[in-house]
Amino acid sequence: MSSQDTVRHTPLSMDGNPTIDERASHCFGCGPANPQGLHLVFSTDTTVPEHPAATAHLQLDRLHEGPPGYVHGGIVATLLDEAMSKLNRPLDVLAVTRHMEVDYLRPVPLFQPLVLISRHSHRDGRKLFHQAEIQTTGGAVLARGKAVFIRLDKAILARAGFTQPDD
Ligand SMILES: CCCCCCCCCC(=O)SCCNC(=O)CCNC(=O)[C@H](O)C(C)(C)COP(=O)(O)OP(=O)(O)OC[C@H]1O[C@@H](n2cnc3c(N)ncnc32)[C@H](O)[C@@H]1OP(=O)(O)O
Repeated sequence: MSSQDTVRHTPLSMDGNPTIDERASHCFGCGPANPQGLHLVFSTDTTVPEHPAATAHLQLDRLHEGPPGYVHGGIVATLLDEAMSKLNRPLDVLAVTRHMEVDYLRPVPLFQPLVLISRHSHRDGRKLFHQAEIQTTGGAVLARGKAVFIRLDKAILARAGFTQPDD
């Protein structure tokens, strides 16, 4: 393992010509190879193809504590952002968050099962409008997010060093 890996958890494959999936393996939200990540696993529902949804079940501990007994607000935003990002693949686009709003409705408890749900709302050119919620297993909404994702075109991908074409 190189010093870069030790410090940044950067995949060795970044030295070569990595695919986006390889580079995403260390994503803090969902990357299986990030030892400090959240390791979120989503299922997607494309029953309504123009409004795909994504769902993850999770439970956090004191590693992600903000107020005593509750999830840190930055982690709440991370969860919502991650859930919304999972709508891009079912829509067959590569996109990143450009703008996000978070409503912190109730404190999000540690040590309790939570449900993270997102749904695609609509699209306007390269802008994708997504929504997400953190809920209790009983359906109470604890936090809600709305975001604008921007589809990455070939020029942006090339600047970032990605190798997979988007269209
Ligand atoms: C690669 C795949 C891997 C995916 C991993 C997903 C991880 C989870 C999701 C993330 O957290 S991604 C990481 C956080 N996001 C970023 O780091 C993105 C940083 N931003 C950028 O790199 C650039 O802004 C970007 C390349 C996305 C676009 O740059 P541009 O210079 O081309 O556009 P600009 O930023 O000026 O504006 C984009 C559009 O957003 C619009 N916009 C901005 N704020 C808005 C707002 N509040 N509401 C609605 N629209 C808004 C803005 O008007 C504009 O609309 P138009 O396309 O119609 O011109």
